[in-house]
Amino acid sequence: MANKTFEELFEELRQKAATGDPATSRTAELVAAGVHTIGKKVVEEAAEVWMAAEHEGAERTAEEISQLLYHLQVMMIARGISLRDVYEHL
Ligand SMILES: N=c1c2ncn([C@@H]3O[C@H](COP(=O)(O)OP(=O)(O)OP(=O)(O)O)[C@@H](O)[C@H]3O)c2ncn1[C@@H]1O[C@H](COP(=O)(O)O)[C@@H](O)[C@H]1O
Repeated sequence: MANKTFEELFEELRQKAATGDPATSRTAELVAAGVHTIGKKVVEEAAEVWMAAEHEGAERTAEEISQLLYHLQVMMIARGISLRDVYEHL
């Protein structure tokens, strides 16, 4: 799996959402499906983070966290929310 920062992933996903093909890009597919579909994935991945943290090792938990962060970024893009919009609340 490629190593990238949170910011680099967001920029990649923003471009995928704008120009990607839903047939080959998961991001373009999710954004086309909409907030309801993305929201269900966010909840599913959050639950998987919880279960991994309680019952599995740190590596599995980190993997689930990466998937949750990915889906949160997809939700941000689908709603037109920037990284700065979120950082303002940190
Ligand atoms: N980081 C991710 C990433 N993390 C998670 N996922 C998606 O989330 C899924 C993991 O969730 P699940 O385990 O629930 O998988 P699933 O059961 O197949 O999901 P469903 O289709 O059933 O909803 C993976 O199969 C991927 O589809 C990701 N998809 C893409 N990326 C990165 O996003 C970038 C753009 O990807 P594309 O838009 O696909 O080109 C690339 O750098 C990718 O590495």
